[in-house]
Amino acid sequence: MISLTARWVVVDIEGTLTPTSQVHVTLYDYARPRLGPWIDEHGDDPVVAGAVAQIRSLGGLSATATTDELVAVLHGWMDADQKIAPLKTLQGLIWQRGYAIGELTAEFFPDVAKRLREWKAAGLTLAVFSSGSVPGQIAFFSRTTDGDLRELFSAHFDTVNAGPKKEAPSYKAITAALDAVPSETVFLSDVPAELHAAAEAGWQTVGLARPGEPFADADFAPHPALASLEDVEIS
Ligand SMILES: CSCCC(=O)C(=O)COP(=O)(O)O
Ligand SMILES: [Mg+2]
Repeated sequence: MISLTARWVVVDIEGTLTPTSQVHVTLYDYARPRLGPWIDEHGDDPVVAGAVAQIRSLGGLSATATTDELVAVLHGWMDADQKIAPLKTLQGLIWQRGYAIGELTAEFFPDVAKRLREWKAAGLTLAVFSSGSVPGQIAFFSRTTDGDLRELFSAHFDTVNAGPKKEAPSYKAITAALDAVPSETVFLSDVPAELHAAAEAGWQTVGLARPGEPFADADFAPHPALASLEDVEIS
């Protein structure tokens, strides 16, 4: 058990709130066959057109690259779990639709919804910082096995509006956006390198070393590491 004093709580999603399999199996498998059709059907959407331009550039493709070639690059990034912005943008749009039409429902670790509700009720300001795109995050919290959790969060951050999760300036950007005090802000994540970056920005940090998750046996030092949000008291 750890007891902290803070006013702002920023949470990671994968491995912290939800099992990694929820993202890497459920959500990635949902997105995989829909990427090509989405690019073909929404090519006029400026967000999709921008993502396609970025995929061409980052994937070393020509301006005449086919949808199949674009999809092959996207699948390669997913197979390597490379959380690259245009991939996360397209995934987010596909997931947004999946939650809206009831084909997807987010599932959390059993301790999560109760703890987040308690922190919100205690007057803490909650925000999310995840590699998942902001629209994807909001859709994710809209339809969960614990109900619609969107009202819990005052702000959402991703690698586009904040920056890379393993770099301190991203946490400084979030501090500014929240009008927060670094020493009164806590970041909870399952990835030690993300906690190092948050600490470098002056934040308090808590590692989630959940049994069976990829980083369960990682070296979290100097950050405290716990197996459940039940073990984290914030007032
Ligand atoms: C609908 S949110 C999906 C989360 C996601 O796509 C992702 O990559 C999660 O990464 P995180 O930074 O939360 O570990
Ligand atoms: Mg994570």
